[in-house]
Amino acid sequence: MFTIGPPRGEKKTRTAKTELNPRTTRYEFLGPPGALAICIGTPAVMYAMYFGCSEEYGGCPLPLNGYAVASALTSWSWWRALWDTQAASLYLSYYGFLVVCWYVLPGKHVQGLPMRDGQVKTYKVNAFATMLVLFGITAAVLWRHGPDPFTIIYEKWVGLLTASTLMSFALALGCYLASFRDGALLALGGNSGNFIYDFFIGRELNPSLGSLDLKSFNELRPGLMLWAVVDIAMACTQAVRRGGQVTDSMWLVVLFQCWYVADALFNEPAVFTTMDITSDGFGFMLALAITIEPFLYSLQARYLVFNPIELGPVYTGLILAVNLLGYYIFRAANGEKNDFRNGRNPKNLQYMTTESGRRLLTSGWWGRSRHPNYMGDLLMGLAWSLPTGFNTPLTYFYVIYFTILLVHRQQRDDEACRKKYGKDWDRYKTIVPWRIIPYVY
Ligand SMILES: NC(=O)C1=CN([C@@H]2O[C@H](COP(=O)(O)OP(=O)(O)OC[C@H]3O[C@@H](n4cnc5c(N)ncnc54)[C@H](OP(=O)(O)O)[C@@H]3O)[C@@H](O)[C@H]2O)C=CC1
Ligand SMILES: CC(C)=CCC[C@@H](C)[C@H]1CC=C2C3=C(CC[C@@]21C)[C@@]1(C)CC[C@H](O)C(C)(C)[C@@H]1CC3
Repeated sequence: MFTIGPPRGEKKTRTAKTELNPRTTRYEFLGPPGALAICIGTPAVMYAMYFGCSEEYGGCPLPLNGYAVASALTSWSWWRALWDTQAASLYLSYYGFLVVCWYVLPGKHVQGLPMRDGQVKTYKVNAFATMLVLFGITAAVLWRHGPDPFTIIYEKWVGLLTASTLMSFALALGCYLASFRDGALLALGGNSGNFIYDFFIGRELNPSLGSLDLKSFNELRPGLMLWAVVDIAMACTQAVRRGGQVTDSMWLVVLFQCWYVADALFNEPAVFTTMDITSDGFGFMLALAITIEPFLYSLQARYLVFNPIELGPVYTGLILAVNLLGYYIFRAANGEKNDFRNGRNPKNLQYMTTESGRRLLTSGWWGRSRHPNYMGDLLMGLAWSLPTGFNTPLTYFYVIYFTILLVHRQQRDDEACRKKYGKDWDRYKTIVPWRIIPYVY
């Protein structure tokens, strides 16, 4: 008798493989066309934010001149100017330095959540130590040579942006290709079989090089740390132009954002339980973090280089208050959940027990809305834009983009929790009806 198909043993292996790595049947982000649009659109937005808001190209915002844009896009010399070998070498050295720091600096080893194949990943926690070394080097250069060497970041912005974008692309493509090896655990949402979609969402769940976990490394380190360094460099550039003076608005932006970065790196283990790490793959979407964070999130600081603004004590105080309130909500909410998920309940908060045995907080910050931490994050985002005044909407880009990102993220999380908790989640939603901001959304 003949059978059609692979030999018996092979069939078993194939079944086991598809059981562990089932095909993705539902698309997010409007499927492959949406993924392609974001893959092209995000880098395009980052360049547009530079060319549209830059003293060299006529201020901020640059009046849209369709003819000028078309002639730039069709000229080879314009494309050629996006590449800068010196900037690329600088960027690569920075990235290499972070990998070396991860390797040589001591750090606790922390276990992540169990994955669906039962394995548990171990992460080396030394992001904060790496930041201290980087800030130490920055302080030493400032001390020895003053602010002048840092102006290179402002001057070589486009070259650095290109180098970082290519790095994001290379990381995502490398991980996509490596995900076809035997034994790779794929992300449930990134195995559709469509190249564009899987490349964007991330096909492999936790790609690593030896014991270096590429996803958490890239989500936290190269982007966030460079963001802080870029901000400091913008303050230095302003100081060089103004005879050593830095405006109060620049101080605010740099302090707020460096604090946010330091906080994220200090709380490194908290990232191992976010949906990016536990359920999303590592694709172009997350790899873009290494570029978005330093080159898009720092727009306000770059704007203040060529539009120095003095706020005075009243506005400075008000903006400081908005940021502090945002930070307080962000930290208190994340702290309550982290404590609770680690078996502690120091504030004696109320909770409900679900059929799965897992519990959900129903009082404290998590009783006010289903994502109180997003509300705090958004308030901080607003405080980072306010120091730029109201001369241009472009410096408010971060708040708008971030609102869209968090609303979408809240919807994805809601769906995931509905799957996890079933009708208990609906019950939780009747107890806590607001999604992010109580009485608003
Ligand atoms: N600056 C930036 O660009 C960005 C910042 N962020 C920030 O990252 C942080 C992490 O965000 P994110 O991972 O999206 O989500 P959250 O930290 O909000 O975590 C969501 C998870 O919390 C658990 N949870 C939900 N409700 C409750 C409850 N009532 N009690 C206990 N646990 C609950 C659920 O997981 P389970 O039940 O399985 O534990 C749910 O999946 C946020 O502070 C956000 O602001 C996020 C995106 C971008
Ligand atoms: C569509 C598209 C291209 C999306 C890219 C989104 C990413 C830039 C963000 C997704 C989740 C993020 C988080 C942080 C930064 C931005 C990205 C990568 C984060 C590291 C910022 C600092 C916080 O304290 C955090 C650690 C909680 C946070 C985690 C999520």
